[in-house]
Amino acid sequence: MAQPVVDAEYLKEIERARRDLRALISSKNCAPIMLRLAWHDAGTYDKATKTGGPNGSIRFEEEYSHGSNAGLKIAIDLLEPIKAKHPKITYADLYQLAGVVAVEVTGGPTIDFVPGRRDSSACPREGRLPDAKKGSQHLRDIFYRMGLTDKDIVALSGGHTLGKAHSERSGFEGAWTKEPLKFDNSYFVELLKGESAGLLKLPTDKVLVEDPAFRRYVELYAKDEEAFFKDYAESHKKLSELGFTPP
Ligand code: HEM
Ligand SMILES: N=NC(=O)c1ccncc1
Repeated sequence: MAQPVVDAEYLKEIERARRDLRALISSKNCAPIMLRLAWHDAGTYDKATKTGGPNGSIRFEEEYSHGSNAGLKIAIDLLEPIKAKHPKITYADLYQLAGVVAVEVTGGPTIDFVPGRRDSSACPREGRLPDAKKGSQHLRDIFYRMGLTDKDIVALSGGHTLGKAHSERSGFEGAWTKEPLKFDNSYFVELLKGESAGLLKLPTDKVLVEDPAFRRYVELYAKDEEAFFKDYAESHKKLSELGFTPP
């Protein structure tokens, strides 16, 4: 699909949609699944082939039916009325805007959002997102393929400050933090505590404290929420713009 023309009208439409997204996400308490949708649309990017990435392709059954995307049709369906109200906005931009608003309305950092992503109907094959049961080499393989770094891996994993796992979707169950609708650094505080009754730690969460190169960021973010917010905002913007050259 063609890249949208980001003129004054498009920018106004983005701000109208941002307001609608704030209302939807606040009223439905759906910030976690909206953040997961934005990350799953963007996280398929392959820098070597310049394929995948934040292009709206997750809206197709071919992609949202992947095992790793279980449950995300809920978010896709919740966004359809906003897409219908703002038809000029691409799905690619809408999904990334929803992710940015989800972080903002739950108390997280403001993330710079540059519109202009084009939609694609090319769905990547399953397997580009990380497998929660694997270790640090797998995490690096997946995120380095996107063009991201160790710091990005740890900062972005902080997205698990929101929401929970659902056994019927991923086989895992439970929240990572005591306040799953509050975007803060508690994910890192809990990681350093070790096992906490009732809180989830995926195998891939655990490697963030076992691998020394990751651990240094976990320790920083656990003690300095502002440092986490600054790095998270930078990494989230990078993720949301993989393969996208702002006009
Ligand atoms: C580092 C590798 C990652 C792995 C292996 C991973 C794995 C998972 C798994 C297994 C779930 C549970 C899904 C379910 O049962 O509903 C989940 C949920 C979630 N993930 Fe990740 N994730 C990773 C990175 C990220 C990133 C980078 C973000 C966002 C910046 C993110 C945001 C979320 C959110 C918000 C939820 C909760 C969704 C809800 O409450 O419905 N994750 N993740
Ligand atoms: N945030 N990541 C996920 O939700 C996920 C990633 C890979 N497999 C299942 C779920």
